[in-house]
Amino acid sequence: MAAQNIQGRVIAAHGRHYLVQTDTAKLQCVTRGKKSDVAVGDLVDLQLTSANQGVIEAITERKTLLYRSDQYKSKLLAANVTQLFIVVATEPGFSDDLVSRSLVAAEAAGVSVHIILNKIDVVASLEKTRKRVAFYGGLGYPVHEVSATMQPEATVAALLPLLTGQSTILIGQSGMGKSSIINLIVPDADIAVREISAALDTGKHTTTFTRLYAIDTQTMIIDSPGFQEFGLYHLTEGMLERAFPEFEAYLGKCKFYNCHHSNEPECAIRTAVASCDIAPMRHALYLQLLHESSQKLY
Ligand SMILES: Nc1nc2c(ncn2[C@@H]2O[C@H](COP(=O)(O)OP(=O)(O)OP(=O)(O)O)[C@@H](O)[C@H]2O)c(=O)[nH]1
Ligand SMILES: [Zn+2]
Repeated sequence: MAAQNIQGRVIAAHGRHYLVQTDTAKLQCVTRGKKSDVAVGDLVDLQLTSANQGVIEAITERKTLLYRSDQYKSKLLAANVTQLFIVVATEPGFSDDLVSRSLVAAEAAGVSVHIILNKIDVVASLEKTRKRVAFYGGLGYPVHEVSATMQPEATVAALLPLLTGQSTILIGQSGMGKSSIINLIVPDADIAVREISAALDTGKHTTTFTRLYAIDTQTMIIDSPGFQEFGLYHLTEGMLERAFPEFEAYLGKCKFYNCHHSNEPECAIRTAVASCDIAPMRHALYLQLLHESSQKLY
């Protein structure tokens, strides 16, 4: 069989195995050599090696790239997404640290954010949760309230217009209702996941990999596994201070042009923290992320 070059989109990744959707088929693909820098959402050039297998030859230039990282390495989350949905819920409780880290990752990648507050039917914890989520609304991130299980039609009606024409990744801690929301928007998601895990031979670990569902040629939804940590060791100091939108009005107004906003005198950011114009919680996270980025070993 003569070698044939074709294009496709990576719809799932498991270790160094990738599932690539072309115009006509889903292909099991590997990369050449030890390269593993392919992400779900990537548009790739590949060479067909059999009817349903291929080798990824090149990655088309990415519009965006979201990733997490720890001290030792970075982990690609998704490529070419245009927006991030952060799913939180009335219960179980969500972590402000993880929400803010997700926001920082999105800002650094140039990806817009919507916060989805799910399970608003749980009235006992609704008001308290609303207040916590309103804080992020105040920073400029749109908040949408839904109840995936109790008001499925209203949930679809609220979210579908936001999703149309976009490539959206949903992230959230385990139990927030991410799968419930995906199943409403992508009715055959379960079948697709079974297909993908069979193709990638992931066995039982069906929820431990990121996968992309194409609703139409312009609309894509990416589901990612629930997470407990969100390391951002790869972000530089300059990227970090610009990833906090509420810092913007104060940047450049510190006494020292290279101020770290940590313990320098006459720091405009710290002054704003003291008067609560910047939330102490967010400044503390900024300092923590600055510390993490100085620990990076790669
Ligand atoms: N009361 C209520 N329960 C919900 C709602 N949405 C989801 N749940 C329930 O919350 C639990 C977790 O939902 P999932 O959709 O599995 O959550 P997930 O975020 O995908 O969690 P992982 O799969 O662990 O990542 C399930 O028991 C759902 O039935 C909602 O709007 N209201
Ligand atoms: Zn400063």
